[in-house]
Amino acid sequence: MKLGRLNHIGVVTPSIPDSIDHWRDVMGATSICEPFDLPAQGVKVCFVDTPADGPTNGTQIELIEPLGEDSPIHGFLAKNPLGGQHHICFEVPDIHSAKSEFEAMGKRVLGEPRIGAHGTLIFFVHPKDMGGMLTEIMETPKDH
Ligand SMILES: CC[C@H](C(=O)O)C(=O)SCCNC(=O)CCNC(=O)[C@H](O)C(C)(C)COP(=O)(O)OP(=O)(O)OC[C@H]1O[C@@H](n2cnc3c(N)ncnc32)[C@H](O)[C@@H]1OP(=O)(O)O
Ligand SMILES: [Co+2]
Repeated sequence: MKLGRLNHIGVVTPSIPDSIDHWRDVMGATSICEPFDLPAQGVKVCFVDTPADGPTNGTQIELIEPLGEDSPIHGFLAKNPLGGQHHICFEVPDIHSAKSEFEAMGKRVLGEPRIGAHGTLIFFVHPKDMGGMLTEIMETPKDH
């Protein structure tokens, strides 16, 4: 595996509007996208961009709120009513070879690669196999 770009940090929230107020008024975020629904993934999503200057060349806070009864983040919110850090997402050049690499290392890949919030294929690796950190792997968007 070759560590790729940190694409985003996933942050669960009970209320995207309240979190937008926080990231704008407390944290000074200036680039906050329109929230959008991802019914196939059971979440409402809102991207908060971090500044693009400097060595980190910008990353994102991915605000996610449960959408629908079967949302995969209901359990997390039940345990953490205020929400909080949920996952971390790294980019890879090829999602299928990355999946094979994690499986070869005995890590539990959760489901098949599917289209994520950035419009490219993603998968998750179980937090218990990743030092307690739910890890999302995302294929680098072609326009990057
Ligand atoms: C895809 C759209 C968007 C994008 O970027 O493109 C997103 O990122 S959407 C993000 C939301 N979707 C997902 O998270 C899908 C993958 N997640 C899952 O399949 C589940 O959340 C899972 C399996 C990680 C956890 O399932 P569940 O919430 O039902 O909890 P369990 O009690 O089964 O969890 C077992 C064990 O893991 C601990 N846990 C759960 N969530 C996390 C977490 N986010 N970080 C760290 N640890 C986590 C949980 O506390 C349990 O530990 P235990 O010691 O056994 O109590
Ligand atoms: Co994500």
